[in-house]
Amino acid sequence: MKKVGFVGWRGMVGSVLMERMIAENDFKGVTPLFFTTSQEGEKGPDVGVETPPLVDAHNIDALMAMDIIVSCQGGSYTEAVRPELEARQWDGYWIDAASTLRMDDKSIIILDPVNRKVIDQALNNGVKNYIGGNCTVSLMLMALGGLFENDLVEWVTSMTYQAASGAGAKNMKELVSQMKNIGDTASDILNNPTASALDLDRNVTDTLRSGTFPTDNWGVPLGASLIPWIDRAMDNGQTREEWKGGVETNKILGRSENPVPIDGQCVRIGAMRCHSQAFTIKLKKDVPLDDINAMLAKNNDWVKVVPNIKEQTITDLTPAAVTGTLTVPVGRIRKMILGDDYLTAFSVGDQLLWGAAEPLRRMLKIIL
Ligand SMILES: NC(=O)C1=CN([C@@H]2O[C@H](COP(=O)(O)OP(=O)(O)OC[C@H]3O[C@@H](n4cnc5c(N)ncnc54)[C@H](OP(=O)(O)O)[C@@H]3O)[C@@H](O)[C@H]2O)C=CC1
Ligand SMILES: N[C@@H](CC(=O)OP(=O)(O)O)C(=O)O
Repeated sequence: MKKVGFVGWRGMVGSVLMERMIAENDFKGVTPLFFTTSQEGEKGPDVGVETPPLVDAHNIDALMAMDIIVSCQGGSYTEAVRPELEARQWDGYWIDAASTLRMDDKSIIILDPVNRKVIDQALNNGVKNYIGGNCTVSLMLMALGGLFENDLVEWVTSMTYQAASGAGAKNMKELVSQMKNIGDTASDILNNPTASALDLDRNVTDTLRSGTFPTDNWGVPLGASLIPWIDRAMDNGQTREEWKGGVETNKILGRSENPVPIDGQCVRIGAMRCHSQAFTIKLKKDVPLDDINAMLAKNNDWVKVVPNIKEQTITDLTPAAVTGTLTVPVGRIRKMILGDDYLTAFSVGDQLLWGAAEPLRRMLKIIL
């Protein structure tokens, strides 16, 4: 059995990966070894098979003994360790959630329901680095794969509504603390039947602007507000999250020659772990809506076309409905008044599942 080293297994992405691997019985097919940057010698996670105590994740000799390493530890770890392994001619497979190596020529961005051919070709060509894509990009492709597969997309804008989990565990906790703070401070007004909505609004606004509102991690209020900036600035005015939308999508699709222009605005909202996106899609030609729905629905086993009617939209096309599932609903699909070759759609997806852990889990299975 192949020896597989797991680094970053107790972080948020790593924990979701462990849950999925246990649910799919994946540990039966490998000899796992768990690494740590902080808990050497302690007991590893309970994954249903016996494992040795945790090994130092900077122990290069121990890493060298692995056939495959799966890292959810983060970019700094990748930057520190991957070059050392390469320098010592380790020829195992490196599967990684961090963005560090995504655009590297010697790496493939993995999303096998969409780019299995690209992955298979890379395996045949001896490529060793397989990197999970940006969550927003992977979720867009899971939703709109049918349009790309049929080469119908001239360009896309994606306006995102991104969950707190994308910024990490501390930020998720702070969002809920912010919500609690708002609720606690407003409780007298909420419980007073004679108080008006404007009284409530004044109270909430005062809370958001007070010096005691918890903002250590976000820097500003997210609960009862939003943040129209994700990741750092690029020179051209985009944020890095917006830049990834174009470059990573085209790399996943293997379209370096003839890239599809993709751009938009990425916005953080107060959802917990589902990213949502509103698309404007310029089609290469006018295609009937029924054909578009059929193409989208049959692209992969997880996309679900939601009819453009209120009842199903508000029950099925929301973070509340999708969180914790692998389903990627896409709805609000219609032609725009801009013209019959302009399509709009809205999708939702769990950013820790298809957006992070699931492509890594599936890549491990492909290699095995
Ligand atoms: N969050 C996201 O949405 C996405 C993240 N990624 C990438 O995945 C990587 C990891 O992200 P994420 O999982 O959010 O990172 P986390 O911060 O949750 O975990 C990273 C590491 O922090 C250490 N750690 C320290 N304290 C704790 C604690 N109390 N609980 C758990 N772990 C702790 C663990 O390492 P140790 O056991 O060695 O101490 C853990 O592996 C990043 O590169 C990120 O870019 C990719 C796609 C989406
Ligand atoms: N940037 C994403 C999360 C993330 O980790 O992305 P990346 O893997 O591309 O760094 C978000 O904030 O929602």
